[in-house]
Amino acid sequence: MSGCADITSLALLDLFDARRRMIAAARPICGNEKIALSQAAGRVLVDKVLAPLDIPGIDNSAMDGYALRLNEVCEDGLPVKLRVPAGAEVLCLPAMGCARIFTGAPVPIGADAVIPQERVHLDDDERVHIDDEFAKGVNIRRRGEDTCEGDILLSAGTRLNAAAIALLASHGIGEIDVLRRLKVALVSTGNELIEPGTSRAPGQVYDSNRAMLKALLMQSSCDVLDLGVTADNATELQKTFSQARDEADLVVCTGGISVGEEDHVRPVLERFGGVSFYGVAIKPGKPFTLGYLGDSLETGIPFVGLPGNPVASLVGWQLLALPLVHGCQGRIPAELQQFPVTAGFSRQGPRGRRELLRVVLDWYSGAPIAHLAGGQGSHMLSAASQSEGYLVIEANQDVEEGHVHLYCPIAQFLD
Ligand SMILES: Nc1nc2c(c(=O)[nH]1)N[C@H]1C(S)=C(S)[C@@H](COP(=O)(O)OP(=O)(O)OC[C@H]3O[C@@H](n4cnc5c(N)ncnc54)[C@H](O)[C@@H]3O)O[C@H]1N2
Ligand code: MOO
Repeated sequence: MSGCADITSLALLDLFDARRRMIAAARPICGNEKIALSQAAGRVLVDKVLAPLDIPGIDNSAMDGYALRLNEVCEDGLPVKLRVPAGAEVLCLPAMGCARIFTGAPVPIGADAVIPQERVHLDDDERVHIDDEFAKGVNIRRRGEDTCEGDILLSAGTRLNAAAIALLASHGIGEIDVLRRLKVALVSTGNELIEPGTSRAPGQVYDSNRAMLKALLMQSSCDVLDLGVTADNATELQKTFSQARDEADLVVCTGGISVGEEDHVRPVLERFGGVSFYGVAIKPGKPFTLGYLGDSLETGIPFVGLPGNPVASLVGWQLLALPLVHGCQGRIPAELQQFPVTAGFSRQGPRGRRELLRVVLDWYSGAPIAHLAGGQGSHMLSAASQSEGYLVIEANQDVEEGHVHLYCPIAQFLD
């Protein structure tokens, strides 16, 4: 028998307390590298970036049309005296004339408006007549109106998404200092586990958690140290954990974390480090564990113990492991995003834990209605693979069709 206390006899931690403890456990890793902007998607900025330039760099046109001085507009129309395509030099607008201009082209000095071509007509002498009233400055994008030299473009700890990369590129920045990748050791435990792509004997189970977690770690820009499958055996686990401790910044382990005598993760963890907390009041994901390898959580390597049941593993990763990963990556962990959504079904609620039902949203009536994405067992990946989010059912509450519950979109975990 394992010497660990039964999870059912322990007070389970509230989800939000557990998240706070995950965030508190994060220590940002040290070590930077300078990389090409083209390689920087998903990486985290070491320092804030100041704008080296004004953007736009010059006053330029927002429309294809005609640049002119509004106070020169008259019944006779204005002759076209210049043609200014994008990339042209900055010219001066001659008196009593206008410029044919194109989107992005420099507005000639003296012009105070750009009139879109569909709001003018040309007479037989090719003079431009304006069909409406226009205000000064219309359709002129002013120098520095987006960002001025010296402005903070992005702050330290920003994860570079496509828009952030475009912002840096727009300032001519071709290389950037980012934090090195977080190195995460990934371990599956279980005698029943085999590799996808091999043939399955009765009782064997394909290791889907490691495939899933590898994808999730890569999505989070981590460097994955894949330590494969370790048998349900304390000696083997001990060997794997000591390699993980020596080579990685963080350990993510799935399976073997529950209370049976075949579950060796916690006893081994307690011998080679310690358990910071065990058990969270969520369904699925109850046996989620935060521990460490080494002397303490402060000085050792954080250890995330995810349950073996695949959906429990996924939910534990998204709700609890991810804030720790983000903190170790130097990011500021985001609040959990939840908003009210109406349930389109009735169902008996969870006892003693918050339940995260895998749902899809139906938008046909205007406001979203949540429907179950399929079977809700923590071993059922089919619904998890279809679902767009979780309908969060408070402990000891039932779901009634038409009633409102909080909804937690999965898209927030992809950033
Ligand atoms: N007596 C109790 N039994 C269980 C409790 C409990 O409180 N008392 N908790 C249950 C809950 S909740 C969960 S979740 C599971 C978690 O168990 P473990 O983390 O110890 O996971 P295993 O026992 O190793 O495996 C559970 C299940 O998942 C399959 N599995 C494991 N690893 C993988 C993998 N890498 N890929 C795919 N599938 C995997 C495994 O074959 C089992 O079917 O414990 C309950 N039991
Ligand atoms: O909490 Mo377990 O994670 O229900 O399957």
